[in-house]
Amino acid sequence: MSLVKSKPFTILLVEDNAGDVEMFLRAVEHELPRHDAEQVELVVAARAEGGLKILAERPIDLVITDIRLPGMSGLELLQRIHDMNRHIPVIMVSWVDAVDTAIEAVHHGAFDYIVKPFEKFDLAMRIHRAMRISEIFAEQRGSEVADPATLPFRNLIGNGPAMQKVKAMIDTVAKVPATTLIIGETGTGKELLAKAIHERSDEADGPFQVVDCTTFTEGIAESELFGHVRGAFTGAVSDKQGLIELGSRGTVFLDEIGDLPLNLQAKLLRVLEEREVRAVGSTEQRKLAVRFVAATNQDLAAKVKRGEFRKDLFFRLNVMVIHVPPLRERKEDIPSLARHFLGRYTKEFGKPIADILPAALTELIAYPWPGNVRELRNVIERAVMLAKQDTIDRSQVVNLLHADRHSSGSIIEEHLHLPYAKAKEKILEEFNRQYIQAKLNAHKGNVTHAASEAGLPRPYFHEIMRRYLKKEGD
Ligand SMILES: Nc1ncnc2c1ncn2[C@@H]1O[C@H](COP(=O)(O)OP(=O)(O)OP(=O)(O)O)[C@@H](O)[C@H]1O
Repeated sequence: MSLVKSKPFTILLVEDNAGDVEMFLRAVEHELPRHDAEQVELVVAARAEGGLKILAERPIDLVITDIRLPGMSGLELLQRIHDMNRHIPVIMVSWVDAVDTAIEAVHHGAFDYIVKPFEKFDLAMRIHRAMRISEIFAEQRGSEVADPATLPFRNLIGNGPAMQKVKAMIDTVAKVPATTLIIGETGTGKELLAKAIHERSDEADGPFQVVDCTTFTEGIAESELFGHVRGAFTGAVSDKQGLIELGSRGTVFLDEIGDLPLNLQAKLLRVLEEREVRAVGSTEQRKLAVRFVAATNQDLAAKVKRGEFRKDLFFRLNVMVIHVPPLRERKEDIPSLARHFLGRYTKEFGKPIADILPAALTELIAYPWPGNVRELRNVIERAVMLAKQDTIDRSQVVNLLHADRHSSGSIIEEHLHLPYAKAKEKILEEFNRQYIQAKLNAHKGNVTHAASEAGLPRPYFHEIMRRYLKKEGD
């Protein structure tokens, strides 16, 4: 898909304050990344009435309007624009004291809002996202196909308002050939969401290739990602496809994109923009048909400001964004998730456990879940494993939620029936799982802080997480 347009992208700015107009001009001129041939034109009107006149006379791709204007207000203008053409994205601008009105406007169909006083980076980021999204949807409208009947979300449990929003976003992004960024704390289900996007997209019949960006150090990593040709370096005895090409005609899931080393970020950006990949040691650029979904639990904008993440890659990724709220902010999903995992583990362990008692559910709902859905899954798994009755009751749940306070004697007793080697393996596994979970809990799921307190490099900590907190077949 080429996003390069021959006609300029035209932004209508409705703003009566000359200083703010100047600020916009500077942000657009100096901060906004754009394709080589792309031109951005800014048309300014001081009043809503003037803005409407311009809209009637010429094509406008994006409107940015102050909420407070002399004469017709920004909100009325939003309404009038939507009456004319509901596809034009409108960004509302307000002072902090009017931010409620701006949020209200978003509920009524505004695309986004910006709060004064502006920060150049934030301003450019929001304008850029609106530009790219309006292009993506314009292209999609050009080749509109009948909407397929909505598939049910088989594996994605939770139907509260937050998850419904997430599911609606999944359906939106799956229909357009754009890179998606999923942002959420560890264990919120980002990989599961990425799979759901893949399954609902045109690439569903192709592979779903996971690329764990925490495992790349500079150097050899480039060939792992992009492949190499025979003789490219010592040990390259034959041509080898990279992880990205292995996702051809399917989806490449870039997990923990925030951890990708800077040199690879530059190369990945080229791949995302050119849709071509060049193997190490090769001069040939190979065309690539791949959907990219990236995920992070880090604040990428903050990383950009610290010089740890490339601004151009951030802008490129920060277009189709899905925020997955932490489990503590969608507690309404806890009962259905808990029962889902109960079903899974009773089958796996062959134990006929009928239900989780209401008092036990109350405990589960009250707990803050710093490890999110993954931690809930692990608690239910252990509850089923240890259960001696046909229901899970409150005391079992309370014990498990505070497992880190258990004496080490009990864990040994639990495994005494096993031969030495097996018992050691199981206890070590349990230690790793509890240790990592407790460290994550203590840092509200922040992997960087948890790893630092554990005295482990972040990639190594992450590797232990993958091994002991994640499971095969997830
Ligand atoms: N909504 C959900 N319904 C069912 N299972 C879920 C849901 N969300 C997460 N899970 C399960 O929780 C576990 C963790 O999910 P996943 O690995 O997708 O999280 P993540 O956000 O990618 O984590 P990390 O940031 O640590 O890589 C998996 O077992 C996944 O199947």
